[in-house]
Amino acid sequence: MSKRLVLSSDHAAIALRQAIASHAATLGWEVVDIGPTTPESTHYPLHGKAAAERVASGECDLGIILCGTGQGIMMAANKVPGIRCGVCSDTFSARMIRQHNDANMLSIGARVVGEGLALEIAEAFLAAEFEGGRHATRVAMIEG
Ligand SMILES: O=C[C@H](O)[C@H](O)[C@H](O)COP(=O)(O)O
Repeated sequence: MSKRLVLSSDHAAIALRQAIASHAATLGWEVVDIGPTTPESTHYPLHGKAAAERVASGECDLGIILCGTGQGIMMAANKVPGIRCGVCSDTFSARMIRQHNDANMLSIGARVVGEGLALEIAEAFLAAEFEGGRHATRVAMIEG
């Protein structure tokens, strides 16, 4: 059974979000793209929270969210209990937030990285698995 990935963004990242959605689908992910689809200016906290709630509820396994820098939408997502979201601009970090931090969401800045790198970042995140062990102890400490 394929795993389900939720995607969302603000207006700054629509094209890149759609490119990541297509790429994730080719990797075998069931993609739930919750928009927006039109270019009007919107508010990243709304979209970060909406995507995070899909992950926190268990409806989706992982999430990828985007805004101009990736920072604001990450902050909004991390306010939802159970969400661990990091901003990544490199593939090493994208892999490590899964392996060591059990991140369930990735945030990317569409005004920071180009499409080619963003697709590799997304792919690194989606391919990695949490390693558990000593990292599980530390992740539990984050959750309080
Ligand atoms: O962290 C916030 C994001 O980078 C937003 O995408 C950004 O602030 C939107 O800016 P603007 O309204 O100037 O497009």
